Amino acid sequence: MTAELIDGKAFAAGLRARVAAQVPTFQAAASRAPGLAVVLVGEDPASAVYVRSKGKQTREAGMESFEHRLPADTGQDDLLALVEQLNADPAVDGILVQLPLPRHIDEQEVLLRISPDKDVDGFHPVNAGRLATGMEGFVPCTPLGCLMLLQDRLGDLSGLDAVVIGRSNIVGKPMAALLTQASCTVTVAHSRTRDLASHVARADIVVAAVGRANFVQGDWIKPGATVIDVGINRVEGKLVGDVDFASAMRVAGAVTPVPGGVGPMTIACLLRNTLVAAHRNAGVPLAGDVLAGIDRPERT
Ligand SMILES: Nc1nc2c(c(=O)[nH]1)N[C@@H](CN(C=O)c1ccc(C(=O)N[C@@H](CCC(=O)O)C(=O)O)cc1)CN2
Ligand SMILES: [Mg+2]
Repeated sequence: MTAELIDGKAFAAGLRARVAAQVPTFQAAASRAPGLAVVLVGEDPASAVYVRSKGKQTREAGMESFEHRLPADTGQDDLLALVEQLNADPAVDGILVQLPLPRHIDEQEVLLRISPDKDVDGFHPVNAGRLATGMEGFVPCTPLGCLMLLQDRLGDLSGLDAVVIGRSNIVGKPMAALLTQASCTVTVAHSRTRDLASHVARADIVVAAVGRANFVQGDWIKPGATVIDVGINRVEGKLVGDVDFASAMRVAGAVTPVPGGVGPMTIACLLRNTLVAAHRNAGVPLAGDVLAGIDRPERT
């Protein structure tokens, strides 16, 4: 058996096109374009690439991109002052501080300072709480992208067994919340989980977000399962995921490749969240299917 490849790159391109198609309607109603501010502190090469892509894709969608590149030795107070300035700027609908931040910066204090209504990354505890309680908010981009790929492939997820491997605030925890709201039976596994293979073996959906190259083995996977690989690991100059791709492809029903799977969905969902933020901040109702009910999940 050979699994299907889930083409996240193509899905992300389609989502970006749907977002871009809504921008002129917003612009006509609000007399301005949606605006996204991205803040990069320091020179981490991977972060610089992601921030460049965010700016480019924001502009290609017809939105305004405000890019702030600060030196690596920027002080906590200067960064907080910039966040406050962006919170107050009516042209800015979404604010994103690229992670990781340099070690001398208190990341939590910075994320707490972003207005929850402009928090298009969905990292503010207010948005985490909104997601956990089924209230309208912002959902972190990577798990949101994973959910979209899963719903596109499987349709209704209700009743399916899902295992999320990893419990980070950015991926694992929000992913588990989204799958719970989609009525999956969710197991959150992590570094202390005993007999991980037995949990994976029961799962119809496997989301791997552990940050360990080629960690999840094909012979753990239930035949036909859908495998979402969030990992981006550099091994000998090559990008590999958290799933051992070759062995997973022999057992699973579908697998996201690395690169070209989940990664491109992150920025596409960021543009989607920015469009949603713009409509909410300007009080303009959003038509069309970009919302897809994800920010207003059913409470059961
Ligand atoms: N403030 C944030 N910081 C970080 C986030 C985030 O969502 N918000 N996520 C990651 C980095 N990231 C976006 O910021 C990101 C990661 C990967 C990709 C992507 O398209 N990956 C490609 C491969 C790219 C490559 O060659 O390196 C793929 O998987 O196909 C986009 C965005 C951490 N920080
Ligand atoms: Mg972990």
